[in-house]
Amino acid sequence: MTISVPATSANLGPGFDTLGLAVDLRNRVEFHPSKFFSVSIKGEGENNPRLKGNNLFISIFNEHYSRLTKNKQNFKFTFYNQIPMSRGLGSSSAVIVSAIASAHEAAGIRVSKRRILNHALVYESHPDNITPAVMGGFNAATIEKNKVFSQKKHLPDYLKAVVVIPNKQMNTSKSRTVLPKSYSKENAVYNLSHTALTVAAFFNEDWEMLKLAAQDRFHQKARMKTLPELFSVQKVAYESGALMSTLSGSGSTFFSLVYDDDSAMIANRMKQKFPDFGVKVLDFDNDGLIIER
Ligand SMILES: Nc1ncnc2c1ncn2[C@@H]1O[C@H](COP(=O)(O)OP(=O)(O)OP(=O)(O)O)[C@@H](O)[C@H]1O
Ligand SMILES: N[C@@H](CCO)C(=O)O
Repeated sequence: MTISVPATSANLGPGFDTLGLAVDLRNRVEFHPSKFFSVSIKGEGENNPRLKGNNLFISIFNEHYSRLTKNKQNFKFTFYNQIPMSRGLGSSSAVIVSAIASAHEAAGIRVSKRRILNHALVYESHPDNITPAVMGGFNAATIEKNKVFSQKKHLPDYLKAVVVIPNKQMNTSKSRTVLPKSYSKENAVYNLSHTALTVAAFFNEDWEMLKLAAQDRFHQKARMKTLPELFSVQKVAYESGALMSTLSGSGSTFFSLVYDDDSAMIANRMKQKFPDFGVKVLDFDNDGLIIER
């Protein structure tokens, strides 16, 4: 069995803990029952000995597998990881979603994507990464009574993501500690109105509106100050024609949405200006979680 889940870019400027979209960079896991437990990792994390044992995937998988089957069974897992860890591209969401989906598949139980999403909320309390990880596309999401309610918009092929990935990791829980404890009414209204406009622009495909709409007063500045080159990344992105350019999740990656025709030029400019950072041009992903039986 093979399960794969895409990387995600959350917040998208003002939509803190609310908006996110999926990009075509996937973590894939293959597994089958085995006499002995084993983990093999290829790609991101392959040199990290901590991931060879009871990592986040394994603990969530075991929790769900034993809840569903009441059995103890060893599995051989092979992970093919493309999503860099703690860089704001939803690596934890991908792991959480794939572990829950894998446990259900291993137990022979078919569940809806919505059910998997609601289980994922137990491990990540904000829905902005887990929703596009499961559903694909652009999503606005909220939580009511421990359930995720969301709306999805397919993203067209003529748009691409240019992601600039610094070497520096930014752990999400640590990165949340630098945020203000409260916001003024003025700033709350600012983010509310800009989030509403961002959502409307995505659904109406008014891409030229995004630069204005995707401005934020809640989290980006405080986080970007911990890696000030990110201010220059955003400036170069906009000077080069990006339609929107925002801190991806809690950072450190910077996400730009661009027209396909501009993507190579913008990526090359980023590579020239920021030679120490990784730069990728990615398609958007409209599939989310994929289960291959
Ligand atoms: N491939 C993986 N295998 C096992 N655990 C992983 C893997 N990828 C990420 N994790 C776990 O998720 C943690 C990273 O989560 P964190 O929320 O800090 O980053 P992120 O999800 O990449 O960023 P963001 O939520 O801002 O998009 C890692 O420390 C590790 O515990
Ligand atoms: N909304 C989350 C995304 C990162 O997981 C945050 O900004 O902390």
